[in-house]
Amino acid sequence: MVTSKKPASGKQLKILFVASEVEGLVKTGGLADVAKSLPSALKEMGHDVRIVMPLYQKVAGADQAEPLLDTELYVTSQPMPVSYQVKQLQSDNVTVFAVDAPQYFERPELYAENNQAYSDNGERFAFFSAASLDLCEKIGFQPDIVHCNDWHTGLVPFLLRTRYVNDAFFAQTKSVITIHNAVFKGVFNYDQYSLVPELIQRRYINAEIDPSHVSMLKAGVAYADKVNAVSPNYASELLTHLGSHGMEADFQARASDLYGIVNGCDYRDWNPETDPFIKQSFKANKVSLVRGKKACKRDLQQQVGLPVEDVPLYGMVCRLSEQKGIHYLIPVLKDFLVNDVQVVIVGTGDPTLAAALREISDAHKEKFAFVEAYSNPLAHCVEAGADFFMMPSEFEPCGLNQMYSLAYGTLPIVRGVGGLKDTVIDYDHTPQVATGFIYDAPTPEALLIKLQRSLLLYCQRPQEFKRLQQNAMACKFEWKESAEQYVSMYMGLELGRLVLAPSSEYLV
Ligand SMILES: Nc1ncnc2c1ncn2[C@@H]1O[C@H](COP(=O)(O)OP(=O)(O)O[C@H]2O[C@H](CO)[C@@H](O)[C@H](O)[C@H]2O)[C@@H](O)[C@H]1O
Repeated sequence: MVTSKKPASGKQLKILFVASEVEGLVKTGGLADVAKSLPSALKEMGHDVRIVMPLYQKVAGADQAEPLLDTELYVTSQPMPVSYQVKQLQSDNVTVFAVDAPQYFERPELYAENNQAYSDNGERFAFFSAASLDLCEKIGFQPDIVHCNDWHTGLVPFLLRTRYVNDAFFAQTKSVITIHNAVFKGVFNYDQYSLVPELIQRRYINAEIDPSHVSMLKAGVAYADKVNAVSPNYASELLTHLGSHGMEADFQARASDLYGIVNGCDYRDWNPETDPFIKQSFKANKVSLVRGKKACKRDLQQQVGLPVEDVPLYGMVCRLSEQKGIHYLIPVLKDFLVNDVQVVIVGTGDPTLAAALREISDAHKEKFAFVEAYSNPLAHCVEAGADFFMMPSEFEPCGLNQMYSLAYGTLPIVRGVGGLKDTVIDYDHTPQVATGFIYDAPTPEALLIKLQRSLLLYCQRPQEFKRLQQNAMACKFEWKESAEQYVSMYMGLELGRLVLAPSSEYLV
């Protein structure tokens, strides 16, 4: 554990990293991976980092978490304060402040049950955002940077510009919001914002989407000192009508403060040489690669109930949602299964998409396994045992699985959107340095053509296929490099933050 290293840049920053989930403690998706690895990399660089997250029932180690603070959130206009505790957890080398408010977080899930979002999510995450700042002075952590993530934390920059604008404790504090997925905007009726009366008293048009609803993400984008997307390509897409999920005006208004920083891959967790979940570890050299992948493929086939055969295997691990492009795969999956191939999909989510996949797997048991589960060990086995990994995403802010795939010599087949375009090199475009396959058209047919193309390479040019695997395994997306870019962005905030005066353009 590194605690007292001095940052190379000289100045040690105090960073409060605010996130709704953290891998290792609780995870539903890629945000959690970033919330574990980025703070850890910043800490390794010598910065003083703390994570704040909600203490959900599901958080690993929640029962043993050490109480640090027993307090109340006072809100003018509210007759009763909200009691909460802060408990201490650990994520890697970083201290976590877990906000324990049973009325909001003691529930079986994080955001939704049976595909139904909790009806008070607006109030829950408005509380979390307010508590994240409220606890700082009480605990004595005075951040230089408050780093927010996605809609759940979007009110934090807003509160710094309103509730805390004249608070000496936060006089030097700047805020950043990272956009992991702008399709989720956190839109709620004003009724849900009773803990943020600042929003209600004065209608902030930059946060509103209509006269009765506020978007927490919109608030974060408008009021953070800097905004960044999780890849350069997604940052440029956010400025367009097609790629901004309806928020192009919001992102265009912040264009001069908008950055794109690609996520890293945590090679401590995703490394075929050390992965404890896979049958046989392997390296990039040919002998090790061929033997290791063969053993891992056999193991994967056995785990998911496919015949143990030496055929090309295509994998996919994801939330079942339109974002991930399952609806492009479903119409052509049967056509693809006519070939001598196998396909494994591991995922949970949209019941309609799950039913469609179940139906295909029932009809093609010998070739297609659909595992409707959320399983980290199985995700590792798919990465290790498959030959190709499919990501036909509708949009993809960064994507992590393509990076995991590259690390395991599993060639990604991706649509050229968002971070997928920034991290995969297409075989048909630049064969010499290629690491996978990219196609553009958002259609099942375009996906099928690329799947057939990859199959031809595998069957007809096995040496070329191995060369691509080795290219892929040589790719490195180190978190250290991404963290350095984040620090440059933070450092660019040295010159005082914008003060939100009542006469400012942000007000009606
Ligand atoms: N059924 C299952 N079983 C086991 N593991 C599963 C699983 N389903 C998903 N996962 C895991 O969850 C993570 C998903 O990460 P992604 O980056 O692909 O997507 P997500 O859309 O959640 O994240 C958003 O935020 C991240 C982080 O910035 C961006 O990369 C991304 O583009 C954006 O949409 C991976 O670690 C994956 O292995």
